[in-house]
Amino acid sequence: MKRIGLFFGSFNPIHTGHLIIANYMASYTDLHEVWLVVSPHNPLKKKGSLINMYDRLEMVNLAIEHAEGLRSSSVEFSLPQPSYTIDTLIHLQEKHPEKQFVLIMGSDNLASLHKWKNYEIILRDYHIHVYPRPAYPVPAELAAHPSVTITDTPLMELSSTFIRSAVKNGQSIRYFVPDKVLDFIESKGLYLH
Ligand SMILES: Nc1ncnc2c1ncn2[C@@H]1O[C@H](COP(=O)(O)OP(=O)(O)OP(=O)(O)O)[C@@H](O)[C@H]1O
Ligand SMILES: O=C(O)c1ccc[n+]([C@@H]2O[C@H](COP(=O)([O-])O)[C@@H](O)[C@H]2O)c1
Repeated sequence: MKRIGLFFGSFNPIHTGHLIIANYMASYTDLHEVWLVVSPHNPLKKKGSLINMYDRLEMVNLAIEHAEGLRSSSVEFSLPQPSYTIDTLIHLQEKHPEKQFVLIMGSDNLASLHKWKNYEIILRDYHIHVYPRPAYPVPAELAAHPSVTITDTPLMELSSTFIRSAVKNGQSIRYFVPDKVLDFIESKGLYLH
């Protein structure tokens, strides 16, 4: 059975930090593929600076164009919003009964998992690959949970918030995002306001 890692995110925009995680998970773990699932709207975030989902998806596609084992997914575009992960997981499992889906998550998201819709069902029915982020220790009871595997992923402390603010301030974001993503942001004048 093919094991697919689902890396959910707003990707507003995708950056090198995301890509390092996705590629590590696809190449150094038991996962066969990683799908970057673009979420139209995270239920715990305000829409504020969120640009439209099609531009975010396009940037993900540009970023992973030639990457082996990485795919984008727009499955949440046609599901109700905000985007509840459990609903997407159930939808994907029905659509692809031959695949086994595994969640990929940073320890920052794990720390707020108790606020997610039906998080007990997520933990009961799905495996989660967690990469530790320095400022967010993995809660002890979750580290010991049979559904949780802590990975040793190299990290780069970079965020989409930092990138949006740099663009707004006229600062360079070269190397923080792939060149094609940089060209896309510049050509469409994204994140200027
Ligand atoms: N530099 C990074 N290293 C590891 N994980 C990251 C990094 N940046 C984001 N992530 C994780 O990637 C997933 C998707 O992230 P998201 O699209 O929210 O990016 P972000 O940079 O955290 O965005 P924002 O700054 O807008 O909140 C989340 O699980 C988030 O924890
Ligand atoms: O299902 C939930 O209740 C839930 C609560 C918070 C976040 N999520 C999902 O977690 C993913 C990470 O979001 P983000 O904005 O940090 O990239 C994104 O796909 C959200 O839809 C899901």
